[in-house]
Amino acid sequence: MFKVLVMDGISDMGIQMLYDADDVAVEKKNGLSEDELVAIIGEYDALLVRSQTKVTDRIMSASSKLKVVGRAGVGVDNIDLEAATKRGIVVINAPDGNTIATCELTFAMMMAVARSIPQAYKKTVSGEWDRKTFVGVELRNKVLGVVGMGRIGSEVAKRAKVFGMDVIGYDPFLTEDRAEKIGVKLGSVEDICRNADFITVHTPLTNETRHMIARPQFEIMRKGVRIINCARGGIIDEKALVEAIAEGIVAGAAFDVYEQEPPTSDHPFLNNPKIIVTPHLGASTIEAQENVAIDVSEEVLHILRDEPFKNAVNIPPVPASVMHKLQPYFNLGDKIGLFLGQIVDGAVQEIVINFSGELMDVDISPLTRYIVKGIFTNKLEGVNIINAMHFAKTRGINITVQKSSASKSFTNLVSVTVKTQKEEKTVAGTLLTGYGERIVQLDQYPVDIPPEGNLLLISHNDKPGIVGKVGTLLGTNDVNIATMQVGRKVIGGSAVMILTTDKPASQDVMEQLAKLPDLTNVKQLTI
Ligand SMILES: NC(=O)c1ccc[n+]([C@@H]2O[C@H](COP(=O)([O-])OP(=O)(O)OC[C@H]3O[C@@H](n4cnc5c(N)ncnc54)[C@H](O)[C@@H]3O)[C@@H](O)[C@H]2O)c1
Ligand SMILES: O=C(O)CC[C@@H](O)C(=O)O
Repeated sequence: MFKVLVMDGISDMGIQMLYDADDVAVEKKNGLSEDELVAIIGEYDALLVRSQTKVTDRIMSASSKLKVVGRAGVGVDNIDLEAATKRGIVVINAPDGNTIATCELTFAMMMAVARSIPQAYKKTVSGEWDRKTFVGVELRNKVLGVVGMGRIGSEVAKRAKVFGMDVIGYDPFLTEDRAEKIGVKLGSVEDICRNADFITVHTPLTNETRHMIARPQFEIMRKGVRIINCARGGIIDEKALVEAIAEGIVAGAAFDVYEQEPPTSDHPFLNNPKIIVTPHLGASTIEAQENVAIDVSEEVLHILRDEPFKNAVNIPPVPASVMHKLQPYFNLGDKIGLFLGQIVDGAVQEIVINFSGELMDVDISPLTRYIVKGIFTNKLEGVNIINAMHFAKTRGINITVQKSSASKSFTNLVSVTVKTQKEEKTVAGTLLTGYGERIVQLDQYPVDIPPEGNLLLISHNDKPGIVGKVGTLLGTNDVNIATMQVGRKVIGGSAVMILTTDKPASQDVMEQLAKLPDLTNVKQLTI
C-alpha cells in the first residue's frame, strides 16, 4: 500500500482518484514546519504540495522511500530539484491546469490598476463618495508589453488583442511565426520598457529573470506606465518599483507575488496607495485547483505504479511521438545494462552506447537513462532513471552515445561497451518482433540469449568434453539447465558458454565450476 501525504489544502475533488485507488492511502495535513515534515516523511511514498510547503534537501534526505514529489501547480521553486534528482525522487508539476486562472487574474489586475478599483472600493465602503480621484485609463489602443510568452503570457496576449491593445511580446523562444499567429509584435525587454503603457511579466524566477525589471528598465519607461506581476516575486525589483512610483514614472502596480511570501507587515507595497496586492491568488479558482490536483494525482499514480509518466520536472520531457517509439526498448536497455553491470570487473570509467537501425532517427536520451540505470543497479543503492545520469556525472564516468545506420542483420541494435580500469565488455541486444528482447552479441561472440532469469556465463578454452563436464556438475548439484548457448570465433580458441538455469547456482557450485579445467572465468547473473 502506497502512502501519499497531501499538503497545502490541495483540492479533495482533484485528488479523488487517489482516494479511490485500492493501493493508495491518503493523508492530508496542513501547515507543517520543516522539522515536523522531517519527523514523518519517512512513512510516505509520495508528497503532494502547492507553493506553501518548502520541500528541502533536509526533508528529502529524511525519507527512505519517497518516490515522487507532486507540485499541484506550475512553479517548482519551492522544491529543491537538485536534491530530488540526486536521490532519484521524481518531481512532477501540473503545468496546464492553472493557466487560465492566472491569465484571468492578470487581466483582472490590469483592469483594477487601470481603474483603481480596490482603492475606490475602500473609500466607498468607508462612506466617502469620491468620483474625482479615481479617473482611470482605458486599455483600448494602449500598448501591453508581455515578458515571457509561455502558456500564461500567450493567453494574456490573446485577451489583450480582443480589448484592442497592441501587444509587444518578449520571450527567447518566441518565433516570428508564432508571434504573428497570436498577433503580437516581437520585441526586446528594452522595446517593451520604452513603448508599453502596461507591462506584465510571465516568466519563471531564474538567475536570468531575477530583477530583470529594475532601476535601469524603469528609467527608460514611459511616464504613467502600469506594472503587473502575477508570476513570481523577484522578477521585478520591488525597491526600484517603489522608487519609480515615487518619481512619477509608474502610475500604478498590481502584484500577486512577492520576493518574500508572505510579505512582512512593514513591506513597502502594503501601504502604498498606488499598489494593488493579492496574496498569491493566481491559481486560486475552483477549476484550476481541481485541474492541477487531477493532473498531479494521475501522474503520482503512474509513478508509484512504475508506469510511464510525463511532466517530470527533473528529467527532460519526452514528446508522445518519441515515447511511443522508445517505450518498447526501455526493457531491452535496462536488461543490457543489468547484464553488463554484473559481468564487468572493476570500477566503471566509461560507457559507450551505439544505437543503430530504426533507432537512428529518434531522440534516444530517455533510453540511455535506462541503460545507465541498469549498469549501476547492482553496484549503487537507490539508482533509478531519474538519478542515473547524475550518478555517472558525479563519479566522473564518461558516457558517449553514438548512432550508426549499419545494424548488421537487425532492424534495431543497441550495443553497449563498458570500460573499467581492468577490462572492456560489450553486450548488444535487439528487439525481435514477436520474440521480445534478445542479447545477440557478447564481446566478439555472436549469441542469442533471452535476457531473463538466472544466467551462467562461462569463458573457456574450446576443447571437447567441456560442455559435458559443466552439465554433469550442475546436474549433480540439482541445478537444471533450461537453455545453453556456445560461441567461439575459431576452433580450439577461446569460447563462451551461456546457460540459463531454473534456479541460481549456490556459491559452492560456483566454486566447483571455477575449479574445472579449461574454464577461465565463471560469472552468474540474474536479470
Ligand atoms: N500567481 C500564481 O499563482 C501563478 C500561477 C501559475 C503560474 N505562475 C507563474 O507564472 C509563470 C509563468 O507560468 P507559465 O505556465 O506561463 O509558464 P511557461 O513555462 O509556459 O512560460 C514561461 C515562459 O517564460 C519564458 N522565459 C524564461 N526565461 C525568460 C527570460 N529570461 N526572458 C523572457 N522570457 C523568459 C520561457 O521561454 C517560457 O515561454 C511561472 O513562474 C509560474 O510559476 C504563477
Ligand atoms: O499553488 C498555488 O496556489 C500557486 C500556484 C502558482 O504559483 C504556480 O506556480 O502554479
